[in-house]
Amino acid sequence: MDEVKIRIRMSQSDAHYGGDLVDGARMMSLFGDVATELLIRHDGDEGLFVAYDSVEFTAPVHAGDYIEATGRIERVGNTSRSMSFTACKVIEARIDPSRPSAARVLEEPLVVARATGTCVVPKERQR
Ligand SMILES: C/C=C/C(=O)SCCNC(=O)CCNC(=O)[C@H](O)C(C)(C)COP(=O)(O)OP(=O)(O)OC[C@H]1O[C@@H](n2cnc3c(N)ncnc32)[C@H](O)[C@@H]1OP(=O)(O)O
Repeated sequence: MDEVKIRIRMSQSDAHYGGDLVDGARMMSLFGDVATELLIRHDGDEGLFVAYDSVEFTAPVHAGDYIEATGRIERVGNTSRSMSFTACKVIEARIDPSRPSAARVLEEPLVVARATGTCVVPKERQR
């Protein structure tokens, strides 16, 4: 199946730690939304996330950054669907402390988080 991608700007309300740092849970929330779309496309149902096998946070995310979260189904079981996810920063904010509104488009997307996990769509809900 095709990859699913969502793109979102981290707002000031996403900042949770000092220096407007965004918490890692926000990336997992994006992965949940990607998983939901994958399941709707595959099964016609939103399904449920049962487990993450691995989660890595590989670079900091700040308020004002633009994040692209992608995912794909790697394996289809009876009711389970194993998935992989990547979140990349494509626009970086906070690049100049003397100019808070300065930002730049990154030449290459920067991977900020990766994960693998499993969702379940009970048999009676699969379409
Ligand atoms: C898209 C995002 C959505 C969300 O974030 S939803 C919010 C968070 N998630 C939840 O609230 C879910 C709460 N959990 C549940 O309600 C139940 O828990 C489930 C309905 C998810 C599963 O319950 P049951 O169907 O009774 O589980 P089983 O029959 O033991 O397993 C079903 C399939 O799932 C695989 N599985 C179970 N546990 C794990 C695990 N820890 N890691 C990987 N796979 C797992 C099994 O093997 C099997 O797969 P096979 O049907 O294809 O044979």
